[in-house]
Amino acid sequence: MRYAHTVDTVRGAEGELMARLPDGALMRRAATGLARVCARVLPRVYGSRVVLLVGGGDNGGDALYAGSQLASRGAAVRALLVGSRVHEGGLSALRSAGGRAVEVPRTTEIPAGSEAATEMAAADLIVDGLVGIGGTGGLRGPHASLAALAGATETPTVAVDLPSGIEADTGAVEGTAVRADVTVTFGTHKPGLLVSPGAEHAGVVELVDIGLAGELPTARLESPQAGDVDVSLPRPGPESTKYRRGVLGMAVGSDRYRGAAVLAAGGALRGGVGMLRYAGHDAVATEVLRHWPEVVVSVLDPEDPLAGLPERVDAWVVGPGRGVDGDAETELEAILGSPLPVLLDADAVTLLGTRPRLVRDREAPTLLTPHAAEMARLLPDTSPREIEARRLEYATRTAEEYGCVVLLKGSTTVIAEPGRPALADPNGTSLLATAGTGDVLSGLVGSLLSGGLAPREAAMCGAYLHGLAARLAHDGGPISASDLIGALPSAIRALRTE
Ligand SMILES: NC(=O)C1=CN([C@@H]2O[C@H](COP(=O)(O)OP(=O)(O)OC[C@H]3O[C@@H](n4cnc5c(N)ncnc54)[C@H](O)[C@@H]3O)[C@@H](O)[C@H]2O)[C@@H](O)CC1
Ligand SMILES: Nc1ncnc2c1ncn2[C@@H]1O[C@H](COP(=O)(O)OP(=O)(O)O)[C@@H](O)[C@H]1O
Ligand SMILES: [K+]
Repeated sequence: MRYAHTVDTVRGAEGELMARLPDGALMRRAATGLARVCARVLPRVYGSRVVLLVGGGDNGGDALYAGSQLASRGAAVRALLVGSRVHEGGLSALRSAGGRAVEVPRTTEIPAGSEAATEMAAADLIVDGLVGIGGTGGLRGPHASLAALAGATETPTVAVDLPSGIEADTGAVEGTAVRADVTVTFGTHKPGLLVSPGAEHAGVVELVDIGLAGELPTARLESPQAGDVDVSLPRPGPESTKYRRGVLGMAVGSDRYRGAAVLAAGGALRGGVGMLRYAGHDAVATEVLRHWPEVVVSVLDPEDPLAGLPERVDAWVVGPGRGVDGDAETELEAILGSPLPVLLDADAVTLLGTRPRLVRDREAPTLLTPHAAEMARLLPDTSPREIEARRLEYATRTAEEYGCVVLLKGSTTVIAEPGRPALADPNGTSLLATAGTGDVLSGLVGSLLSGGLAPREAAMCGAYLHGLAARLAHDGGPISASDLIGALPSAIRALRTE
């Protein structure tokens, strides 16, 4: 697991630690770790050209001290100072080691042809020490200007603690932000490094241990790794039977949207369900059977659809392609009335927007898996764009307002449960941005729910395997939702070698 803590928590923990250490010890640890990573990014340190972007806070201080270490190993280091002040200790260390520093005009836009821009383009490395966890709002003035100019170069960029311009606690990016190839973060990850759009600015994230671990409370956000999924994933044992492995009920697809049912069934079957009981009208049920003869099908009577719903199941998946008409609503109500774990996706989420009590009053485990537009129907004062800009915040808010677990789909899949650290899936890939992959996810996560996992863990394992399967299915060209189903067994197998 990777753990991420908020700015307030990091500051509190740093305060505790600093009280026991000599002055400047933490910054020395941070800068040494930073310099070590910079040295790895450079083809060789001696003779290389390094430009430091230095803001007025301790983030700039880290950059200056790291720059001084590179300068003493023979790099030509030049610091561009943009703050209204500068970390004096860092500046004199840089100068003593032979580095140079120039002040960038603070009030004007820095032009593309300026000396600063030319130096950045010609450098072997840019170190972004504009702002760290002390940043507030979007980058302003010369900071924004330098970040944009750095982004226009091909020069490899290492961000100090976090790419300047991303919001540490959320990953939101308001305006210009540095795009780093590597981010060297100190003590613990920051949520914004793990959640898009911030995550896309961070590149490869390297954690430098500054001795903070013992001071840190529970994380705000966790990011599962292969081993976390591997230990949580239910696997058949000697005493397994199809019933013990878990029976999943599926109320998915319709005569109009038959593919949704076929894809969700595929996700459940390749996800390791013990038995899949599918319920639907004749035409869609026939289609499911044609693709997957191992499914046990209940054909629903259009006159009395509730009568045909299977009873002996361990969990339910409801919604994808099911429709939002009166029958779909009655069915959803009946399924939510059971004491079983239920996953609501797509149309079921839309229906919930007008009947929130169906989930708010429910005690049994409930998991919602909306994309941003579906989530916006659950939060009437919000737009999909706002949700995508602040995924962690809105996933958390939805989970709290509805009193259940929420998996928000999209560029970074975020899973939230009231009172627990949120989870950010590390495996997201835009290969998944194709119709039907969400249906596969609902079946896959449903199979894990029926296998006994709690919704948060089922969502975590499902999202991870989903992204991994997409990567494994990819051989250079696009992939389809059907390819994803085919790659799920390899993804499960690959967990042990990841
Ligand atoms: N506190 C500690 O013990 C440690 C802190 N460290 C470093 O210290 C950093 C935090 O330092 P600070 O608290 O000084 O804060 P920062 O250096 O992150 O930012 C503060 C400075 O940025 C300016 N600023 C803030 N938002 C801005 C914006 N949107 N546009 C332009 N300028 C903006 C402020 O006016 C101020 O000058 C960490 O990110 C980390 O790099 C490390 O050295 C490890 C130890
Ligand atoms: N840009 C993206 N980057 C990463 N994953 C994405 C992206 N766009 C979509 N996805 C993933 O693809 C799946 C799409 O699901 P969904 O929107 O429900 O589609 P559908 O209803 O067509 O199946 C989700 O798992 C989502 O997280
Ligand atoms: K930075």
